[in-house]
Amino acid sequence: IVGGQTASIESQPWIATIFYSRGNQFFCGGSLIDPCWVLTAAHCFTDTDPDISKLIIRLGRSATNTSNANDQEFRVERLIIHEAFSKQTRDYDNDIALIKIRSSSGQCAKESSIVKTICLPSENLMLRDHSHCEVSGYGKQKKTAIYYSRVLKSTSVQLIPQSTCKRYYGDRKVNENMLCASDPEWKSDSCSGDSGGPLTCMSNGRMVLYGIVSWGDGCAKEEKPGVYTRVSRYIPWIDSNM
Ligand SMILES: NC(=[NH2+])c1ccc2[nH]c(-c3ccc[nH]c3=O)nc2c1
Repeated sequence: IVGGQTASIESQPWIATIFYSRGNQFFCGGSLIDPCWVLTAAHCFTDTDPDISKLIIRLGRSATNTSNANDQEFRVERLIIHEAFSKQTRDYDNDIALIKIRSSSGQCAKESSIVKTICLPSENLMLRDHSHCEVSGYGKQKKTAIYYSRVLKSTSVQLIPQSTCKRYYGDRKVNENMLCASDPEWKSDSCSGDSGGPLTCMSNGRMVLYGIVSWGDGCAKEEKPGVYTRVSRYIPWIDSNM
C-alpha cells in the first residue's frame, strides 16, 4: 500500500497472507469469505506451477514477518483458479481464485477478534461512482521499493466511473469484470504484493468484499488507477465452486 496508514489486524480481520513454504516467502494477500475458504487473485499463481503442497496460508497477522500466539496457519486443501483466467494473454481477465484451507489437525479458521469472514456483495451489486472504499495489504509502500511493507497497511480510495478508467487505460484493457479505484490526489494506492487482497466498501450498513487487488500501471501514478476484480460478477462462480 502506497500512502495510507498502518492498520491493526482487528481492522482487517478477514485478510489472509499467502506464503511459499520454501523460504517462508510471502507473495500475495487474500480474504477469508468462509471459515474454510479464502478468495484471492488468480495471477498470484501464474509464475510457479501451483504445487499447492508448497503453500501456507496465515490469518490474524499484523505483520508478515512476525507470528503471534493467536495467528492461525493452514495448508491448501484445494486451489481453484478461474477456468477463464489466462496466463498467456496477460489481460488479467477473470483474475479470481478460491483456496480451501485446512490446518494440520484438519480444522478450518476459528473466528476471533483478529480472524473474521468478510461478507460477499450481492450478485451484480453496483456501488455509486466516487464511493469511498478501503484497500489493505502487506505490499510495497512505493513502486520502486525493493521489499514489501511487511506491516499491514490500509488506505481509502474512491470508485471511479468505468468510462473514466477505460479512458485512462484504453478500452481493451479494462472490461466489466474489473473495477477501478484511486485516490483523487493520486497519493495512495495498492501496489505489488497487495495482489489478491481486499477492497472493501460499505453497502447497506455492511462491509462487503467489492474488489480483489488485481493490477495497475505503477502505483499511485497519475491517471493510472488501481484495477480490481469485480467480485459481484463472480457470486455464481464462487457459490458453485465452494
Ligand atoms: N497500482 C495498483 N493498484 C497495483 C495493484 C497491484 C499490483 N501488482 C503489481 C505487480 C507488479 C509486478 C509484479 N507483480 C505485481 O503484482 N503492480 C500493481 C499495481
